[in-house]
Amino acid sequence: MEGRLQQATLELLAGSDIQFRRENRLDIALVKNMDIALIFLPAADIPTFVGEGRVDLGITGRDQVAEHDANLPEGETSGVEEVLDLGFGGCKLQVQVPEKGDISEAKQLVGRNVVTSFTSLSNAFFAKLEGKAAGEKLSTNIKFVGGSVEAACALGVADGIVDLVESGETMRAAGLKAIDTVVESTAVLVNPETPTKFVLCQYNIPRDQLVAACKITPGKRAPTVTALEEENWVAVSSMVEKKRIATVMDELTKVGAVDILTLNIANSRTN
Ligand SMILES: Nc1ncnc2c1ncn2[C@@H]1O[C@H](COP(=O)(O)OP(=O)(O)OP(=O)(O)O)[C@@H](O)[C@H]1O
Ligand SMILES: O=P(O)(O)OC[C@H]1O[C@H](OP(=O)(O)OP(=O)(O)O)[C@H](O)[C@@H]1O
Repeated sequence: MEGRLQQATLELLAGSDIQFRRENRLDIALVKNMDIALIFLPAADIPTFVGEGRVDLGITGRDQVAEHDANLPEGETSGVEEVLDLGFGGCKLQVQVPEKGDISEAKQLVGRNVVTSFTSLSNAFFAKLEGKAAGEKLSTNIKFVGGSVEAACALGVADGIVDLVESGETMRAAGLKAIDTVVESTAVLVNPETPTKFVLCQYNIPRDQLVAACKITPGKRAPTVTALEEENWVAVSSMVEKKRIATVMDELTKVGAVDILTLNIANSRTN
């Protein structure tokens, strides 16, 4: 967070006794009284950083999480999960049109020009109105602008816009009215969707290769080794970091492991 959400977020951190000093122009601040680092990022980038698991917790608007999700290829999950509604930063992403114009319903914008900073959500919204599947070409022309979206209608660039409304002042000053809501938003605390960084790796291996295999899969504490009903063979199960699993499987194969399986861990309490 940087702008709109910044003040309330700083108050939240102060109220949680998270003490830090942010140097001018630096995006990272080390917390003095806890073993954590704070990273200040644009609200729109937070779902990406948290989703990649590079940042453990993030504060951003629900609208930003939704925009990020709407941009993902079908079937792919965002990797971001809402943990808590923080209550502040309330606003609505709304479809707006000139107050004096002839448009009163969002479906009248189908096939016309729409300007927004939230292209993915707008695409999904109009795809639904047009009865199109995700990824199918729309007849509505949705264009991205980074700011001052509200000026687009007066400038003749758009027949309607999709933009955030908080007090409604900007919208009214631009001679616009809201005719539909795409997303209602507040600031949310998000974390990576899969808190578990590990998968369980299981394989069978000749006993004389066990030492070599255990070096590859040492586990969090130690691997579990069970005897097989076949002489000189053992079964091993061990936690492996997800991002290492492909390399680990290759290395295990090289030392003679067979029947290598990886299992997702649905939940865990390991501390
Ligand atoms: N009036 C508003 N205008 C824009 N965003 C608002 C408004 N009210 C609440 N918000 C929320 O704030 C979020 C934007 O947060 P913020 O302004 O901190 O963004 P930023 O990109 O980090 O900052 P900046 O734009 O200053 O770099 C929006 O996605 C929305 O959830
Ligand atoms: O309903 P309101 O309380 O008036 O707030 C909404 C306005 O605030 C935001 O713009 P911002 O001021 O961040 O500037 P921008 O137009 O350059 O994005 C948003 O895009 C709206 O234009």
